[in-house]
Amino acid sequence: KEAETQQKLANVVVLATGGTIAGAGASAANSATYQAAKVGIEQLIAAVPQLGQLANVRGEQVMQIASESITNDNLLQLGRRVAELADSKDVDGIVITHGTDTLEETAYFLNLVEKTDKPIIVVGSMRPGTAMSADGMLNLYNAVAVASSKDARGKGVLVTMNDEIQSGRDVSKMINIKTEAFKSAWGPLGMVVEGKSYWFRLPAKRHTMDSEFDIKTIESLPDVEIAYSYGNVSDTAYKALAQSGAKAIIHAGTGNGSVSSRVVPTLQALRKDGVQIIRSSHVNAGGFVLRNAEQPDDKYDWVVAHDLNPQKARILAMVALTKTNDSKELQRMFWEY
Ligand SMILES: NC(=O)C[C@H](N)C(=O)O
Repeated sequence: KEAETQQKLANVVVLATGGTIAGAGASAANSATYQAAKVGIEQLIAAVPQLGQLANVRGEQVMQIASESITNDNLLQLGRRVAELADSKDVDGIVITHGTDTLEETAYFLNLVEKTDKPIIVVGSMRPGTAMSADGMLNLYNAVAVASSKDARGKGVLVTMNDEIQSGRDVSKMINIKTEAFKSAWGPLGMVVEGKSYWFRLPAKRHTMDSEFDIKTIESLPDVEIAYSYGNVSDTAYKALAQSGAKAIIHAGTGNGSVSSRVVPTLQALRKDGVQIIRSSHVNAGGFVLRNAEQPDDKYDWVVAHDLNPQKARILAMVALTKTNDSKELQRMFWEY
């Protein structure tokens, strides 16, 4: 009988990368003071025995780091392992445990480059497992539930935090001290409650199977950097980033991706030197940058990131630059993904 149920259950692989979901603090009262990336994947899975009722779950420790330290090489390594597993007949879904600081970047990266319709769920936690009211166990349970559900296929890379199912493209960490930390300007796709998924909407942007990008053909990622804007900003950071070899600079602009008059001539000159200039917005609840609004993008040959925040714009720019250095093509990609 047991063998029979095992056969019926989906096979889910949990790839562990570290983060607070693998964190440990000195006392149960330490919800904010702890060390991330301490606990191994076997222990994380063993802490939630109910996972066995959802799926045949096995774990793999891909890396053990706090996500603020993720590099482009880490992204490629993880992306390649996800692709190998997705190609395997006996894998039905993939969960990635991840720190929350750059979770939105990794989720968006995978959403762009994984050629599979199998569910890929990225999950983290805001409190370490040692804390009172830790959120990692339920988030992981929900991730495995969604990864093993047929309904989650073809919806792009997803994120399960705080009972919500979010699109990996849209979701962003909005606050660092609440368990209700992840939001999307356009709303969650669904909810996961007691191991069951309830869907309300679908992503409209190109992803996974419908993407022109493929992790298998990406050997390395180009250097794309972000410069932050604010009152009295100078052009020092932009110049330094270009000098250090950035192929594109994401302008993390105020408001509508606006650019200070002190910085405009520098960005014009950098573009003439071949650096791509991509205007995004760092407003808190989600930017919305339009071409030729605030700045004459057609005249300067700049690109706009539309609703992508600066860190997500960096991900798309890196992936896009592996295919083209044409600013019109880049702009097309920024509308489509
Ligand atoms: N909540 C977390 O996971 C934060 C941690 N610094 C990380 O991103 O790894």
